[in-house]
Formats: sequence, C-alpha cells, structure tokens
Amino acid sequence: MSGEWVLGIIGGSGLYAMDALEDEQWIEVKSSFGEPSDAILCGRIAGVKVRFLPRHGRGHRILPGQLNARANIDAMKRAGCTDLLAISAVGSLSEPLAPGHFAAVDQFIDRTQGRASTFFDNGLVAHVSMGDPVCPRLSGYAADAVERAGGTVRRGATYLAMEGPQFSTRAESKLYRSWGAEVIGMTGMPEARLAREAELPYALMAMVTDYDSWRDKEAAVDVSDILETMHANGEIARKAVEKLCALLPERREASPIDTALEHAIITAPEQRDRAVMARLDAVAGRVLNGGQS
Ligand SMILES: CSC[C@H]1O[C@H](OP(=O)(O)O)[C@H](O)[C@@H]1O
Ligand SMILES: Nc1ncnc2[nH]cnc12
Repeated sequence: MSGEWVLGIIGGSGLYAMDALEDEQWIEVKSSFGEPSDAILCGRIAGVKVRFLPRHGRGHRILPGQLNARANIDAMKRAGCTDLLAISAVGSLSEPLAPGHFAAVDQFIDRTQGRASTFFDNGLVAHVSMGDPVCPRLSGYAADAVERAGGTVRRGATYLAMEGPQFSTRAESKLYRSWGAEVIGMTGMPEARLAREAELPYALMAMVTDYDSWRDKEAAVDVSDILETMHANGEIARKAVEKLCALLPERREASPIDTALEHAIITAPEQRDRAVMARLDAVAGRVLNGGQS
C-alpha cells in the first residue's frame, strides 16, 4: 500500500505516553481478540500520523506473559497503522552493548511458552514467512533517528524472547549467549509474529538497561538498575520517535510485508470457517475479501 505513513508505536517499560504528539486524543479501539493493553493515543508528529499504545498499559499493569498481543496488534491495525515500531527495554548478552546503548533488532529466538502466537485457527490455516522478521526499511530509519537523537545504536541484533516475569538464571543467561543472542527481553515475541500475520512492517528498537546475569563477577540484574538506566535514557527514545517522524519520506512506498498473507492461507475456500474469518476482518480482510486493500 503506497501512500501516507501511519506510524504505530508500541511503548515498552518506561514509555507510557508521548508528549510530542499534536492534536492528541486517546481512543478506545475494540478488537475481536479481546482487550488491548490500553486505549490508543492518536495524534501527529512533524505532520506524520502517529498511533501510540503503551504495551503494559498506563501505570504498567500487565505482566509480559499476560499481554494480549493479538488484541494489541489487531487494535493497531484497526487504528489504521501502516507500520509498527516497538520500543523495549532489554538486557545485554554482549559486552560491547552497554547499558544506555540502543540495538535495532533484526532476529529473534523465541523461548516464550503458552502465549497465543497466531491470529489463525482451525478452519483458516496460514503460514507466513518469518525468516526476516523485521522490516529493514523501518528499522533503518529508526536507527538513524536514534543517532540523530544523540544515542549510540547497534544495527542488527538477535533478541531472545524469554517467558519471565522472573529474570534468567546465570546458567540460562550464558546459554543464550552461546546461542548467539545479543539482547534479552520478555515481549518481542509473539508481537513480531503477529505483526507479520497482520501485514504490518515491524521494527524493534531495544534500549539496553542492564547486562542480565552472565557476568560472574557482577551482581545479577535487578529491576532497580533497570529503572535507573531507563530513566537516564528514556528521553533519547522519546526524542528518537520525533526524529523518526521528521525523517520519514513524505510518501510511503509499498513494502513487501504489506502483502505477507498473499500466498499464506492454505485452507480451501469452501472449507474456511466463517467465524474465524469474521474475527480476522482487520488482520486478513485484504486477502479474505478478494484482495482489496
Ligand atoms: C522492567 S524490566 C522487565 C520488563 O521490561 C521489558 O519490557 P518491554 O519489553 O515492554 O520494554 C521486558 O520485556 C520486561 O517486560
Ligand atoms: N535482563 C533482562 N531480561 C529480560 N528482560 C529485560 N528487560 C530489561 N532487562 C531485561
């Protein structure tokens, strides 16, 4: 879909509103997948339409494992988002990625358990490609924006999504390092999977808050260290969103991710479950309704 940008921002720990928005208004968006984390804050930054959702709700009410990621992504799609930038606090599993740095995530290892991780269901089976889970265009713009906001950013990092809410043991932390994971958090999955199913180009800008628990001579991560780093660097994340809006080209060219479902649904048309199709009106309406966008 070429045309205008409607930039969805999913704000993680420490990011519960966006001061820079003009004409701001919180709107309740109903989802066919249950309750989203909160209302969506709508407005404009540098002329770009922005839709902001605090991932854990205002006041940080929702555990990572209890987030209704399906409702969140479905609501952002219904709110008209064309692209989604997720912002997340993460632990670092790599020495050069120091607390206070940012990382533009480009790969995931998913260790979450028991979370609803697809919009599809019996009666409507789909398999989207997840080889390249992140939109390189949006991720590149977001990394440029962090630099313009004065941050240090690493382009390309593998994110280990853990279940939580407890932090990792030292043995787990070392194991994930041996797998090549560079940052660790609790929310990037299934969010990234669901964004792809919803044909929304997704990027994850991770803010490193701690060194997790793999450094033997140092204390294991605790939440007070995380909050301290988050408060010291949250302003860069907020400023980066403003810079991102300012640097997006006026016209949004189509992305291949806009049509991720094109050949993904394999259930024969006559076998499709009407109720499941109805629930997917926003996520998959483009393909289910004869390919119109
Ligand atoms: C506050 S520390 C752990 C918490 O922070 C991260 O949240 P988010 O990804 O939403 O920024 C992490 O995933 C945990 O949920
Ligand atoms: N060390 C860590 N593990 C999981 N999630 C985090 N979020 C911030 N730091 C984290």
